[in-house]
Formats: sequence, structure tokens, C-alpha cells
Amino acid sequence: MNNHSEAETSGHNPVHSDTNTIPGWNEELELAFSAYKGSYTPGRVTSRHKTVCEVLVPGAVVQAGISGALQKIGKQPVVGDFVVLLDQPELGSRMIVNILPRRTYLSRGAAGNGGGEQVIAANLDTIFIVTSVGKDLNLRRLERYLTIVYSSGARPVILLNKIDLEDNPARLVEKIQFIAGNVPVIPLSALSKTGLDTLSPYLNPGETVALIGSSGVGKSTLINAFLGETVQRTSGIREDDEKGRHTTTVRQMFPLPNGAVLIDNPGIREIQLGDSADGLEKAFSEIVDAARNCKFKDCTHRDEPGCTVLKAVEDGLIPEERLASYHRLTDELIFQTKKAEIGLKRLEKERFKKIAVDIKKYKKFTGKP
Ligand SMILES: Nc1nc2c(ncn2[C@@H]2O[C@H](COP(=O)(O)OP(=O)(O)OP(=O)(O)O)[C@@H](O)[C@H]2O)c(=O)[nH]1
Ligand SMILES: [Zn+2]
Repeated sequence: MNNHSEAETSGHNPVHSDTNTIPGWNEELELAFSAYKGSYTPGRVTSRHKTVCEVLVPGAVVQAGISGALQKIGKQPVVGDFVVLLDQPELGSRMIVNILPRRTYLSRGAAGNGGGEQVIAANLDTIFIVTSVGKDLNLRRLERYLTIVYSSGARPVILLNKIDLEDNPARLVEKIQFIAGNVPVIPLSALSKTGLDTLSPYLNPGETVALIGSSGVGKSTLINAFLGETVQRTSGIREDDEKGRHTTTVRQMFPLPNGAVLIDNPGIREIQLGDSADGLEKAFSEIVDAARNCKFKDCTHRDEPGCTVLKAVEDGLIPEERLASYHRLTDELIFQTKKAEIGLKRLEKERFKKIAVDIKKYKKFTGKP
């Protein structure tokens, strides 16, 4: 993984004494970083732009370019990444030369040979799935978010915001809990600051938390509530990039006083279902459990004989909507994976062929011409 030709420069490493000021830094990272001798600094990417990143290094936030070698092999640093910086004092600049191993990562698009996968953020411990009382509350959408979060490796926690507008939040929590399984469902109000302290178990020192959820559910309000009124989190910050130009950037990583960090990144906010097959299994564990006794190993639980999932639905043990969601998300995943693998054009052709076959079958079945 490490680029040894860059790492083997002789000399001692003068900087990495203060790595405990980089939130989330740990012994594993220390070990990975110890391969670098010379003018290298560890850091954590706080926001990513086209060609430069803002990187938190001990005591400062600096701008850094991305080395040609990294770009060549298609490794792209993202917000949350722990990286190795090469200081180039003679040029007055810094360069990201490697990305340290990612513990978890959130991506969009399908993984695999198609190369459609795009990592959005890395090293997240927890993802707050934010929803609110009222019309945003949509169990099907929550199932989708749960699937995405499970596949990232981060821990999902559902926040039900705006309970100040609801007479009976407990009823809604119960409804959500039903589809969420063991995932905590936490009612709160970012506006009136009620219930915020229930989140402290997920905001331990060194932990990284990101927020996901539709527009208007209160993500910004929630982050502001955590950071306190004094922080102008949405204001642009003028900084010099490595070429001495002024760029206006918006911070995406917000350290809390206790050493936890919040990440608020547009890419995370807008994520769609991607390569989340194992996430789907976790988000629908009751269906996976019921499927263990299906007669056919490759049962799709649609119309096969001896399907124990269909039986569980019939017996009222699994709600019909849950199985419908499972089918919808499975179809979407299969379509996306295929799309990435063989290209959209061919797939569209296949779909039309299948539709034609289905119409033929249907006509035969109904006897209609
Ligand atoms: N009543 C009530 N309103 C809230 C609460 N939290 C947020 N709001 C309001 O909901 C609106 C949207 O809040 P934002 O924090 O901007 O929502 P967001 O999720 O960041 O939205 P985007 O930035 O569009 O993704 C604002 O008018 C907030 O004042 C809450 O707990 N109770
Ligand atoms: Zn089945």
C-alpha cells in the first residue's frame, strides 16, 4: 500500500510528535505512518476540492495538493481520510503522497470492475440518520439510509428531530424502531435543544460522526446546536492555496470541545443507494433470517414454492411492505451493479428484451392477443 520510493528518504521525522491533536488518530495509524521517514507530516482531510485538500495537521489547517503518483493509481483523498503529507519548504507547499488505511468508508455507485464506485468520506465511526416528525418521516426512505450506512461499516443511529412539533413522539419512535431493529432511535429537538445529551455516547473523544438525511430535517440546526452559537459554520473562509491564490472554502469537519468531530459534507447529504449488498442484509435481517429455510438456495422470495419468507408474510410475521421494500432495493442494487459492470447501453437493451418476453408470457397466460 505505502509508496516506499517516497517513504524511504533517509532522515528523522521531525513533526509527528503532536498527533494527538489530530482527532481520531490512533495506534494503528501511528504504526502505518511510522514507515515514513523524512519531511513527512500526518494529517486529516477536512475538506476536498478539485485539486487541493484542506488538511488538519498538528496545530493548523493547511492546503495540500495531491501527488501525481496518487492520482495516477486513482487514489483520491476524501474528507475524513488520514493522509501523509510531504513538506516542500523550498516550494512553500505541501503534497498528499499517501492515504493511510481506511477503517470505514461511505461510497456512492457500485463497486467492482465497472469502476463506478466513488468514495465520499472515510473513517466514520457513526452516522446520524436524521429525519423529522411530519411529512419527512418515511419508513421506506429510512430503510434505504440504513442500507447505505450499514454497508459503510459505520454505526447507524436514527435521530427523530423536531419533536417539539409532535404530541406523541413515543408513538413515532416505536414505528421507526420496528424497521430499525437494534439501531437506536433517538427523539430530540435541535431547535429547543431537548434530547441532545442522549447523543453523548456517540460523541466520544476521537470519534467521527457524519450526518445524513433529506433537506430540511434539521441537520444544520443540529450541528449548530452542538457547536454553540459562536461558531459561524456556514461562513466561507478565505485561504491561500499552494499557488498563492485566494480561495473561499467552507469547512466540512467540525471538532467538538471534547475531541469528537462532526462531518457535514454535501456528498454525504446527497448519497444514493450504491453498492450496499451486505448493508441490505443487515437492514432486513428478519427477512434474511426467515429465508434460511427456503426450499431453493437462490430463492428470490417472490413466487417460489417452499418460500419461508412468503410464508412468514402470509402468517403476518413480516409486514408485506417490508418484503416489498426489500425487493425494490434488491432490484435497484442488481441494476446498479450490472450497470457498472456491462455498461448502461447493453443493460437497457436487455431490459427491453425482458419486457418484450414478459409481455409475450403475459399474453400467453391471459390468452389476449
Ligand atoms: N420546530 C423545529 N424546527 C426545526 C428543528 N430543527 C430544525 N428546524 C427548522 O427546520 C428548518 C430546516 O433546518 P436545517 O437545519 O436548515 O435543515 P437541514 O437538514 O440542514 O437542511 P439542508 O441544509 O437543506 O439539508 C429550519 O427552519 C430550522 O429552524 C426542531 O427541532 N424543531
Ligand atoms: Zn424464499
